[in-house]
Amino acid sequence: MTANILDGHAHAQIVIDKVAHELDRLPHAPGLAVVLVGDDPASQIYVQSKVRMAERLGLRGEVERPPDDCSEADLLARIEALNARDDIDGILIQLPLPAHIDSLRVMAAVDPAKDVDGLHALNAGRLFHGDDALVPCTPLGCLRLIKSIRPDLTGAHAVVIGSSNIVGKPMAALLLQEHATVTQTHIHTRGISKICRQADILVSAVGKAGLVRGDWIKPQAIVIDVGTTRVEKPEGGYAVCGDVSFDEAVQVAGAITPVPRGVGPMTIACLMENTVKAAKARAARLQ
Ligand SMILES: Nc1nc(=O)c2c([nH]1)NC[C@@H]1CN(c3ccc(C(=O)N[C@@H](CCC(=O)O)C(=O)O)cc3)C=[N+]21
Repeated sequence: MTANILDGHAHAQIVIDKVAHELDRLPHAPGLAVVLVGDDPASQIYVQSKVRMAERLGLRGEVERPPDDCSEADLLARIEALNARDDIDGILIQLPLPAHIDSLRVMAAVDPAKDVDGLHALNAGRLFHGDDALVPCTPLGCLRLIKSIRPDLTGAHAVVIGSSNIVGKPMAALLLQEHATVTQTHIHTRGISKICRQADILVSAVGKAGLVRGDWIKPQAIVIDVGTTRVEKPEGGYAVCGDVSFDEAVQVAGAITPVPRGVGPMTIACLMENTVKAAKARAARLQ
C-alpha cells in the first residue's frame, strides 16, 4: 500500500475559505506589503504568487523592490515608512537578503504587530512561551497538514530536520506545544537516518533535493517535505524538488506531502490568514 498523498491545494483552500469569511467582517481591506531586495528569479515567483493570492481574496497587495546593492539603512528606512502607514497591516521581507545586510536587524525593525512572517524576536519569544503570536507561515501550514491526519499529537515522536528561524525552530516549538516529543536535527547531526527512522512525524526543511531516502522513514509515518530546490532539467527549464525522495518514501510512509503542490500552497494561505489576523488585532486596537 502506498501513502496517502496530502493535497496542499485542497488544504490551502480550506484556510482561504475561512480567511474570506473573516475578511467580510473587517471594517477595512487589509494591506500586505512585500519587500523584495534584488531580482532573484525564484524569489520573484514566490512574491508574485503571494501578491496574486492576496488580490484574489480582496486584500491590497503591494511590492517594493529595492535593488540588490541597497544599503541596510535604506531598507530600514523603508520598513519604518511601512510601519507608520495605517493602510498596511502586514509586512513581509522576502528572504534571503543579500549578504551585506544583517537579517536579524532588519527583522527587528518590523513592527511586531505587522510581522506576518513571525520573524521578529517578540513573536518568536511569544511562540516559545506558548503566548498568542504571529507564527511563521510555513510551519503553521505544516502543522495543519499533520493535524489533518493525526489531530492529537500527544506523545508522538516528531523529528524536524533543519534549524532555521523561519521553519525548523518554529516547527519544533509548535510540535512541542502539541505535546509531541520533538527531536531537532540539522546538518551536523550524527546518525541522522537512524533518528529519522524513529519518527512518527518527520518534517524536512533543508533544501537538499532527495536527502531523505525511503529507508529513513518509519512505516506509516507522516512525512512533510518543506524543501523547494530548483533543479535544471537537461531539456531546459527547471523542476522543483523536495528534500524527500518521493518515489521511495511514498512506499513506506502513511501520509506524505508532494513537491510541488504540498507545503508551498499552505504557506501562502497561512500568510493570508496571518495578514487578516494582524488586521483584526489592529482594528480592535484602533477602535
Ligand atoms: N520572508 C519570507 N517568507 C517566506 O515565506 C519565504 C521567504 N521569505 N523566502 C522564500 C521562501 C519560499 N517560499 C515558498 C512559498 C510558496 C511556494 C509555493 O507555492 N510553491 C509551489 C510551486 C511553485 C514553483 O513552481 O516554484 C508549490 O509547492 O506547489 C514555495 C516556496 C516562501 N518563502
